[in-house]
Amino acid sequence: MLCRFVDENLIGSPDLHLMAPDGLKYPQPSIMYGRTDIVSVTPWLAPVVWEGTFNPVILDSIYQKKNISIAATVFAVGKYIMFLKNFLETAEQHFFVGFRVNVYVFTDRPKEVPEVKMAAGRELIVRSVPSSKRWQEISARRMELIQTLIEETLLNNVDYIFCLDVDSKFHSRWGTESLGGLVAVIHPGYYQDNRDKFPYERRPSSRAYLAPGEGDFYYCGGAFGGLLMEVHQLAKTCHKNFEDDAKENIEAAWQEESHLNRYMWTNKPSKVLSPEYLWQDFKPRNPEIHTVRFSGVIKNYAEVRPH
Ligand SMILES: CC(=O)N[C@H]1[C@@H](OP(=O)(O)OP(=O)(O)OC[C@H]2O[C@@H](n3ccc(=O)[nH]c3=O)[C@H](O)[C@@H]2O)O[C@H](CO)[C@H](O)[C@@H]1O
Ligand SMILES: [Mn+2]
Repeated sequence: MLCRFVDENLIGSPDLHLMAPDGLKYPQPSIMYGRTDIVSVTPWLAPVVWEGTFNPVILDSIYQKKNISIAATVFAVGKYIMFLKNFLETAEQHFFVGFRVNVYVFTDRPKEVPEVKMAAGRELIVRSVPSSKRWQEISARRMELIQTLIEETLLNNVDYIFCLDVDSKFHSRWGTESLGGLVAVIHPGYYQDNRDKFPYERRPSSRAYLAPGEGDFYYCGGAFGGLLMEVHQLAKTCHKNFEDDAKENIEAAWQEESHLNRYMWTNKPSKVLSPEYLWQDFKPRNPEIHTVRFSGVIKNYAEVRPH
């Protein structure tokens, strides 16, 4: 048995030493043939995950052996509670099925959290947060709450975390192929555009500032994740920069999404998820999108956001 020679610490570490079980059979991989309509690696050699670039059977068997556990955070403040049922029900069908998952719901309406039947090893945890008058504030406060959740609750309990928008639902698999150190999702609205069209924060006085000629991709604020300590670093930095900006009366163009994009410019994601991982229901599906895994539902902003 080869495994006798592998250090236990190596196997125990979620992102190191990918060990497949004996006897697994699957189609032969190729470095010659594959998808040619998309790019599946960044210039710093991080994979870009698209349908057809990975084998879920291999990946699941590797991570099953490691017995990983995953936390997901979702905020449902004010009327956004209406999106929660659909989000949770579809997560049960598609999000890390067969793995240990804890979903943390942050809401000001804990009594309205729907009853959703969760599979064994999966749990729903509700956290109360105050309501807010400005939607910008709700969206921006997420980084702070994620930071504290990691520090106070998740440390030593969880391997990976994903932070997701609630006004969305799963349509097909989102699983172990998405795991990595720091994981960013390409925003569906800008991936065909020149970087000068990206809605980065353009005022040098903001800590989210990106200059012309800077920025790799436009990543979305509605989904990101990775290893616990990587996401902690991200959340802590974005929260601090947001607060320091606020003291100087500046709010970045797209709040924490702008700070996240600034962070990812310096701290390159080790895995990038294609727009399959956050599409938008109002957008017709482009030909390179073979499967929509998670997408934002159509909503009437005037109806759901506080004014
Ligand atoms: C696809 C994507 O990346 N969307 C981003 C985008 O548009 P969105 O238009 O998708 O933002 P949004 O209205 O969904 O707000 C972001 C999230 O904040 C929470 N929320 C918001 C308002 C509210 O009253 N109650 C509540 O709970 C909820 O979890 C929601 O999903 O711009 C926002 C601006 O900051 C965030 O960066 C979003 O992540
Ligand atoms: Mn959203």
